[in-house]
Amino acid sequence: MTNPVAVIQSVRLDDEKDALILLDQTVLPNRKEYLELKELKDIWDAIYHLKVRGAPAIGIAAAYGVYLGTKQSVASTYEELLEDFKKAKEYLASSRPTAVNLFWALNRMEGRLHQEADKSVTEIKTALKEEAELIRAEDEKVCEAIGEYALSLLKPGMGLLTHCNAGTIATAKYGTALAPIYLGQVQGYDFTVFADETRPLLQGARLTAWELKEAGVDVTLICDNMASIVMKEGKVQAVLVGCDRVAANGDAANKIGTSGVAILAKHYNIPFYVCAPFSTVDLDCHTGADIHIELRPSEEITTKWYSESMAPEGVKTYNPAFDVTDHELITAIVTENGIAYPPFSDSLARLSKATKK
Ligand SMILES: CSC[C@H]1O[C@H](OP(=O)(O)O)[C@H](O)[C@@H]1O
Repeated sequence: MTNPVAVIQSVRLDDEKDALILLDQTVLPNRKEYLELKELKDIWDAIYHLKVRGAPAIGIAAAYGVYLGTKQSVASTYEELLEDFKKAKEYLASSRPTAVNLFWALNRMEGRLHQEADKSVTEIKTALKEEAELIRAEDEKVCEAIGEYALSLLKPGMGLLTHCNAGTIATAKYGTALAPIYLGQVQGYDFTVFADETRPLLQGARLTAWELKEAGVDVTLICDNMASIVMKEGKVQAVLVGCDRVAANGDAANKIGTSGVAILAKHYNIPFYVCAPFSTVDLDCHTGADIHIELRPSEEITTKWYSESMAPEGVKTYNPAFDVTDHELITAIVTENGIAYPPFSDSLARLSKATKK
């Protein structure tokens, strides 16, 4: 029996309404509200403002979005439809730069369009819907497989630390870093989880703590600056994180603060596991230095969560949304095709051969 939280669908298509249905992640945990988005600009806005977030969920939303954008086309030929598709694709691709799933999903949708070039416009639109549904359905299976492989690295009763949210709402279902926790829960693993709040957008406090508490998992919310003490006090035996882009050498981009957690884990000799679907592995990216890190608005640091600014008026801020954890700090990268161990350039290449991109 799967925990009902683990199977929440945060992104889905309502084709009859020509709409993308999103669980609005910006109002959790206080309100559970769904958005019905029909226009590309609203879908772009939802991705940029993290109403839908998490690399796989962003990819799925973009796949549905580019389908809906193309469905509206009045093109009568493949060439005209391709033009309209490309406009929608380029627009959605401009929403956020770091999570490779956004681009992977859009490129996969374009690949399907080209495959159907000899079909009618109506048949091509149907094929695009089919491909977007495939991307979502595959992600469910991928996340479940990641959960099984990750669970094989853990022991009942372990203390785990998470950073940000790589839970069910960041994916089609189950999550990546939280997938082993959900699978373990129904197998009696009784994990205790310490969830970093993850400033500035508090995905850990607002989303991971919410998911796990709702699921009946033993979760303790901590500030980001408390990760060291829970490790030092022996409360944590493994760290589980998601990711947004893994380079060919195993350097992994994830929510800002992740690399600091990895350094602490190394210091305390605690295994640090990155949970990554292959849709998040970018073998064209040689090292972490090649990963574009998104910079976000100052207000997310200074005023977003406070009744008045918590910083002096006009103070400079620096708000990178991600950082890159050096591959030497990573114990293993858990994928749907197996567990990659150092040297990651070899193990990721080997495991990627088992998956169709
Ligand atoms: C399962 S991918 C989750 C990944 O995405 C998050 O970034 P954001 O909240 O900005 O979309 C974070 O890096 C998570 O680890």
